[in-house]
Amino acid sequence: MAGIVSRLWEAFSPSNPPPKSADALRFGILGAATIAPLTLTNPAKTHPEVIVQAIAARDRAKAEKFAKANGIPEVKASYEELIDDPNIDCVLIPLPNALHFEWAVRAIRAGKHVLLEKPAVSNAQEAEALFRLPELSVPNAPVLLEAFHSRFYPSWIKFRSLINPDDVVSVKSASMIPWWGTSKSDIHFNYNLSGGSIMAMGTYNFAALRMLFGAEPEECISCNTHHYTDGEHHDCDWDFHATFRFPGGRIGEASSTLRGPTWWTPSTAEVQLRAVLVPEAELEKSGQEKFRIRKATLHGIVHGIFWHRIDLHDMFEVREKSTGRVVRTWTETNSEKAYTFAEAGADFAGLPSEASWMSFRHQLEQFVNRVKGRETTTWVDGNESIRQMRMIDLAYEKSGLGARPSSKFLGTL
Ligand SMILES: NC(=O)C1=CN([C@@H]2O[C@H](COP(=O)(O)OP(=O)(O)OC[C@H]3O[C@@H](n4cnc5c(N)ncnc54)[C@H](OP(=O)(O)O)[C@@H]3O)[C@@H](O)[C@H]2O)C=CC1
Ligand SMILES: O=C1OC[C@@H](O)[C@H](O)[C@H]1O
Repeated sequence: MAGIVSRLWEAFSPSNPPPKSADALRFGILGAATIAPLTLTNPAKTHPEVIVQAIAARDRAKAEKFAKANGIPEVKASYEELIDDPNIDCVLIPLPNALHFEWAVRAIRAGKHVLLEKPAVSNAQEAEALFRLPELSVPNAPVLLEAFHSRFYPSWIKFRSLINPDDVVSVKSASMIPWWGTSKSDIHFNYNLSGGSIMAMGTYNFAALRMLFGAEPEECISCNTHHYTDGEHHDCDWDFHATFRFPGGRIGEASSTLRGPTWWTPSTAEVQLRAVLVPEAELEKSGQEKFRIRKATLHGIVHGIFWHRIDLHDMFEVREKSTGRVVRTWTETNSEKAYTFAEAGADFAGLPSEASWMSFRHQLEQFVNRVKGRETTTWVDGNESIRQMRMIDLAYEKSGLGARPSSKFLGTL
């Protein structure tokens, strides 16, 4: 508990924030969104190359309040005015999902680098149009990143390094937000803003499946939801349970709820691996072989900084080589963690990180690296974001609710 408190204390109130460098990037934020301090203003405190310069909201008073609370020097009159400001290099777009496409296109066309909240857009059609925008494939094109922060966190990166996708037999991933963490008036439950639990949380579980199988789903076999039927909330799922078939007939299961039990439980990814040969010269001399059948679980796939744990449950079998007969079995269990890359192990030891860096801070590190033309150790490229939206569409189509609607702006391109 003391570890959690000290990590979070330092994350939100860094004791020694670095001075800003002369060539720091100037960011603007479109909308005084709840998530914006977590995604940007807070991690910016410890990034010497990031200045959060401006905010725009639909209501100026709201923008001013947000600016004051978060130490932002400028308030712009509108989203347009912000993206048209030549002094702004990058924008964070934390708008409702249905507005991501339009404002990302507009910002890119205004020459801004874009950090775009997850899920990237409303559906795969929008994703293809956005990530294949001609303006993104010219020399020195703007950088566009779907803010899939959890994928930048050391424990997730370490977890993946322990799993060979070719050996994965099945994956289950679950997440939840307690009932008191959402309200029916949230953007999550507005169909015209592309709401739904699959959009809000399911996307994390879907990414876990895609990445751990190292493949795309061939089919959504089932997707059962509880959803609203009234007014603007219609067809917005507050929970879902979906199964997917991956290449080789392998099955992935994902579930989430935005109206879960009172007690929060960390999101999980549970992977069953096939038996793999563990070479042992001594055993082989006596005509035997050793196999390992691993179940690997990451508890805490979304917000690793709060708490996470990697559990490795290995069942070993010694088999007679000639007959395959099992002559001995035993199990070994082991738990690991990685709040920093140094803790993640030798392969990662050179990567910058602090225990007080949230996933958002890691994401910002790589975003700035990309904008500055430096190497990025972790990235979510546009094709990844397109594939992610395809999986979301598959689930919504199977559920009967239908993929989230495209923005009218798509028709104007
Ligand atoms: N990375 C993460 O962990 C998280 C990501 N998200 C993502 O971030 C985005 C924003 O989520 P969140 O901060 O929770 O949402 P909020 O409702 O708090 O913020 C959304 C912002 O969008 C603006 N907005 C513009 N048009 C509308 C409209 N028609 N209706 C409502 N709001 C509008 C509002 O800005 P204005 O101030 O101009 O009125 C508002 O501040 C979503 O895409 C969500 O999926 C959300 C939570 C966590
Ligand atoms: O991305 C998210 O992660 C955390 C949740 O609280 C939020 O609602 C969701 O959109």
